[in-house]
Amino acid sequence: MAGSETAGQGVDAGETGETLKRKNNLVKSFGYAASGVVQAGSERNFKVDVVAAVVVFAACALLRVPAWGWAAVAVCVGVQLAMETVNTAIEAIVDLASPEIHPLAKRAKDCAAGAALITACASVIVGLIVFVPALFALLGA
Ligand SMILES: Nc1ncnc2c1ncn2[C@@H]1O[C@H](COP(=O)(O)OP(=O)(O)OP(=O)(O)O)[C@@H](O)[C@H]1O
Repeated sequence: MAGSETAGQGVDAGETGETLKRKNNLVKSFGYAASGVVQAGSERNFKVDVVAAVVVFAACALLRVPAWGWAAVAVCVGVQLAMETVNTAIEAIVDLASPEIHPLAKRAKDCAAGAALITACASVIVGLIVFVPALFALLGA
């Protein structure tokens, strides 16, 4: 019953059962989300992106990229990993809905992959804007 579970150890006396339930749901939903990232992380493209992220962050440190450059790179890495995760989700939905060959299944998977390609291309442009001046600055110093 809501309200009767508030006397447990380590539980704030003001918390109702409903509040605790919401907290548990929040913890659980973070767990499911983390599990989703781990599942997407087993995909080849996600692993390639993680390696690329490590390389570009190392380059940021080596080339003494300014704070705005680190921020731009961090946004690109986050967007790309999120895109790979969404792509993995769409692939799973398509495989569930259409295990057989279908033009719409092809369209959905190709478009999902295309979205990840677009963000990857944008990341390359951002990388050029961040790293080319940083490289010249370092060589000129
Ligand atoms: N059910 C289907 N019907 C029609 N075409 C499909 C179907 N499943 C996959 N395809 C085609 O095969 C391509 C590869 O699909 P697949 O499921 O192997 O993804 P993938 O390229 O392995 O993705 P990733 O490399 O990100 O894991 C799709 O982009 C699509 O063109």
